[in-house]
Amino acid sequence: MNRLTVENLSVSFRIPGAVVRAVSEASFTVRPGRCLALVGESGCGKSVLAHALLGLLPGNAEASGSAVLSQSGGGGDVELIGASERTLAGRVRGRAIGLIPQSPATHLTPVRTARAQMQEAVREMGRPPGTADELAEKFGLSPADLDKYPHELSGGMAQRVANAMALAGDPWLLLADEPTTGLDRDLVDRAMGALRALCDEGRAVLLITHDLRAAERVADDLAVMYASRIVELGPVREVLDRPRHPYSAGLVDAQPDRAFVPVPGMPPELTALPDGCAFAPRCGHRTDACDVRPARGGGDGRVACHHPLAVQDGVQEDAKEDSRA
Ligand SMILES: Nc1ncnc2c1ncn2[C@@H]1O[C@H](COP(=O)(O)OP(=O)(O)OP(=O)(O)O)[C@@H](O)[C@H]1O
Ligand code: NI
Repeated sequence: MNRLTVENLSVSFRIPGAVVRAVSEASFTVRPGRCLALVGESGCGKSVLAHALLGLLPGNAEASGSAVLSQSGGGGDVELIGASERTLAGRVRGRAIGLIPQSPATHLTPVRTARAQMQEAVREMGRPPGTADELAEKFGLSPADLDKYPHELSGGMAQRVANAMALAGDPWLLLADEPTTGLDRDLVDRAMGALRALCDEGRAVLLITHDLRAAERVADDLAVMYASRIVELGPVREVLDRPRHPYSAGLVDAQPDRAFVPVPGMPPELTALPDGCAFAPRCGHRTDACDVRPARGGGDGRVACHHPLAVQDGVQEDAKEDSRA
């Protein structure tokens, strides 16, 4: 079966006089039929992680670790980190991994109709011309819609064109980085429904968002990222209902439909990450142990914390035990 396995993926940027640690030792897998949502505050490294997978990092970036696309059915295995542009362009982008862009309207070329752009995308992927019509139909786009120029499309329509184009090369994995930026609630819900449908037809989805409600709607698994690191990863209901990392708990509590209380303080600069837990300065459970960086442990490999919140008889308590760091 197809699978994306990311292990200890780190990305840093060299800038004058400093190093930005944008992604630290990320590990997760994405499988067909499942949606993994990666959530976290602005600037925590979500997009950089996505760009690393697509080989789209700028020249001042350095990536280490591994991200392997294991592919049955002739695709073969591909190590994405350090892959050549030839491999990435010829075998990965659009073919194995489809990209659902952040703002479809601006992603489309303004001077050509939706049809022309869809047909070109299909042609580039070496698929029969009729594929464009099939994809249009799949996403409920009429021939009249396809005759429109991007500025004539509504936000929802542009979204559907973008989804259709992402499928031009029939990728088994879809990567959506903030696909609902600027959309109202109704359109967000519809876009999430479309993503879920893609999952249910057997594609894998990696959704990047800071919209916890959207993640809840579509994802099977949730990875919570804080200051470049995935601090908690687990089934979406477990993470949202029984968060074990104090930051995840804070993020959940910050939601309008929950306590609506923001986590006090600010995240650290990624140029000056502490040796220990990056959340410790904001954490109400801090102990001396937190000066040592916690690996993801907590018994089930789910949470990177020296004193994960425990669930006992439905009540969360401070477990006061070190994770298997
Ligand atoms: N080319 C670059 N050179 C130096 N630093 C960079 C570069 N690109 C990104 N960064 C830094 O990497 C960090 C992570 O950025 P990233 O775009 O991944 O955040 P994000 O989690 O996607 O945020 P948002 O939710 O706002 O999209 C930020 O501190 C950003 O300033
Ligand atoms: Ni981003």
